Amino acid sequence: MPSLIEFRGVGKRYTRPLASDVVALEDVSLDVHAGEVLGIAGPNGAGKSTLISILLGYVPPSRGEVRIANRPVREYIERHGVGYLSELVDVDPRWTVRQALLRFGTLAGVPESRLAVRVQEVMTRLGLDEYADRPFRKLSKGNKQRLGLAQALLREERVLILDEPTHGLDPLWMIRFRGILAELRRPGRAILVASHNLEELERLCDRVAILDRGRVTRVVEVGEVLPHTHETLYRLTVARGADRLSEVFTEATDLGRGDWAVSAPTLEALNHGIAALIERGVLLVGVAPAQSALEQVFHDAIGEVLL
Ligand SMILES: Nc1ncnc2c1ncn2[C@@H]1O[C@H](COP(=O)(O)OP(=O)(O)OP(=O)(O)O)[C@@H](O)[C@H]1O
Repeated sequence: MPSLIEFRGVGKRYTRPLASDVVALEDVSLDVHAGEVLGIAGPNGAGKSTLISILLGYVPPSRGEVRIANRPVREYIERHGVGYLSELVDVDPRWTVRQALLRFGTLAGVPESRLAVRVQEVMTRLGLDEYADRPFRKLSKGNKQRLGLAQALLREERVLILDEPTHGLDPLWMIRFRGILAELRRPGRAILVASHNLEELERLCDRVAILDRGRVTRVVEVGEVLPHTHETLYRLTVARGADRLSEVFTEATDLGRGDWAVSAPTLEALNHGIAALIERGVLLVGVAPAQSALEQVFHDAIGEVLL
């Protein structure tokens, strides 16, 4: 697949008066191919926002370069635009949903003859019809996020950048959002999704780049993440006999409320362990992977285990 977005040796150092410099990105090289959805995951302060700001041309890199369709980012964006959902959706509190979208559409260069129709289409797609005349200040967090998504879709750009797209959405809209994203895939379009929600990235993306302290430490092909290739953490919910867990799983960790974390290198080892527990009279309520496959790779990559 050809690259639509290319980061080449990108570094960013913020200089601050009266304080030491902050290196937010270091030697980041990354391609986003036409036709793919690429996720960016990373802990707080990893550099995700800086990466997106450089891609949008808001912030110049200290070194290296970013190109879209083989042009410098500003040149590409001025000519073709990009769809962008920012982490915080904010507009004039008095504007209604429709007014806000009409203004965004005008700014994005949607032809005037198409504008009203296009605004109606994206409102319907994002379930905003019933809120069309409601002022922004009266929208719930989830509706504000849907308005943000609607504006990002107004012009059907080839490059779509979504920063925490499901932030504030209720579970139903999270599921619907997956459908919307699937519809937005095009052979010629590159979609970049930054998120803290690894489970969500695993569902939405083809590949996920893991960013840690300014460096891309891994790029994971989501379909190829094999859940049982190394020590995997499981959550056991125990109704009775928890005091005997450590006889079988020596490093069992109490998570509270009857939940325990145990690790096993293979599914066979897990099942043998569970059989041994049952033989000892332990009564289990549930067994589930404690982390998604991507979460495990993520925590391996940044050297942490979180439950
Ligand atoms: N304008 C700035 N001036 C100085 N330091 C900054 C600036 N913007 C970001 N930083 C620092 O750069 C590093 C990367 O920040 P960035 O916001 O890009 O990370 P992030 O992965 O988006 O974090 P989060 O998940 O918390 O939003 C952090 O140490 C941050 O404090």
